[in-house]
Amino acid sequence: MTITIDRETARAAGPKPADHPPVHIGKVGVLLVNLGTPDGTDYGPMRRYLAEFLSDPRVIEWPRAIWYPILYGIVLNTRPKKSGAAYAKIWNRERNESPLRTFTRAQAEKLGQALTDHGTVIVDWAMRYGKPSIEAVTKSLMERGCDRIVLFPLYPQYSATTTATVNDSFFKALLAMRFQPAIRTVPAYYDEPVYIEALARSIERHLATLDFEPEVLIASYHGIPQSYFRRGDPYHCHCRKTSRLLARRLGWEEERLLTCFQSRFGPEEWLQPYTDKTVERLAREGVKSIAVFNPGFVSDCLETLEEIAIGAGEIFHEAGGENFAHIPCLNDSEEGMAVIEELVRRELSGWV
Ligand SMILES: C=CC1=C(C)c2cc3[nH]c(cc4nc(cc5[nH]c(cc1n2)c(C)c5CCC(=O)O)C(CCC(=O)O)=C4C)c(C)c3C=C
Ligand SMILES: [Fe+2]
Ligand SMILES: [Fe+2]
Repeated sequence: MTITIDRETARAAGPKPADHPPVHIGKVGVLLVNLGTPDGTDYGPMRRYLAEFLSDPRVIEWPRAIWYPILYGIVLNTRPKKSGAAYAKIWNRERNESPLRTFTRAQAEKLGQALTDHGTVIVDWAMRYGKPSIEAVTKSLMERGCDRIVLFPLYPQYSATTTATVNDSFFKALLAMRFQPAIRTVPAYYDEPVYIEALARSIERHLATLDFEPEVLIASYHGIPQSYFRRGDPYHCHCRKTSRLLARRLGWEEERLLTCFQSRFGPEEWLQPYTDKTVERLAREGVKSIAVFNPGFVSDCLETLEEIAIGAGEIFHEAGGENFAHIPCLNDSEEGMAVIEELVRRELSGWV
């Protein structure tokens, strides 16, 4: 007779002497991580958030001796007010939190429900900057018995400024642990068929609801400084490839789908063409109808809702454009959850 023992039972702690330290094992954690978010839109929380974000050497690579006097002397005195006002326009007042936090939580909850067939899996979420922190959630997963963790930086395109800093922060939390979990990190998924298909379906679904047909569509990605690209960050290539695959899947000429970069910060030259300048140019050249979407953002956030849906729309209208639409991110939609679920199930293989 063969007796099968499931992994959880096999690895569960057996009887222990009374003075044995507690042992929590047998579960697999899935940790979804997105960029971050302030706790509120007032000066204090905005300053704390921006200070953590902008002192990350993966984000601002300038020598600390040059950057810190600028950060603490200028940026953190002026930016919190400006950014707080921008966040206030898109704040989720019902839950008193940013949309990014609302969507990330919803993604984790839906993924947890989708994975109930794996009784040993616990899904949670964290933010690289702000709360809940990667360190706190990692500790909590381990206290709940996770001795294996799948870490998912929710960025379709790899950049050292996003993916790598999530990994750094996670490994930094592990640095202090005597009993570390085993780790898998989900790689960038800019060319995964499930992701391209999800974007295509979401775009088609939203275009069908418009009362105009856009002459031009813009895929607008967050930018990075040109210098990071020249030093080897593959982000630009990942973005171009996503756009190329998407245009092919949608059956559009590449000229109808423009790839642009938004959210410049500081005096350096960033990846081009810039979204705001392109939107303005199109309107001045007589294009009357456009739609913009943000394939590089897994959830709607400040950069998509305030900068694009509101800001780019205003630029387009002021320059003579007539019809502007912003197509939402995948968020916790059916299409979006299909992407997250497929990539997580792949990384869980052999562990559950
Ligand atoms: C040098 C500065 C920055 C780099 C490099 C950068 C890269 C980068 N960022 C995202 C995604 C997001 N960024 C968001 C906000 C945001 N980004 C910067 C600066 C850099 N980003 C700042 C200062 C801010 C804060 C807001 C502001 O003051 O304007 C957000 C939104 C967060 C939210 O809560 O809504 C996202 C998401 C990517 C993908 C990326 C590189 C590929
Ligand atoms: Fe950013
Ligand atoms: Fe490239």
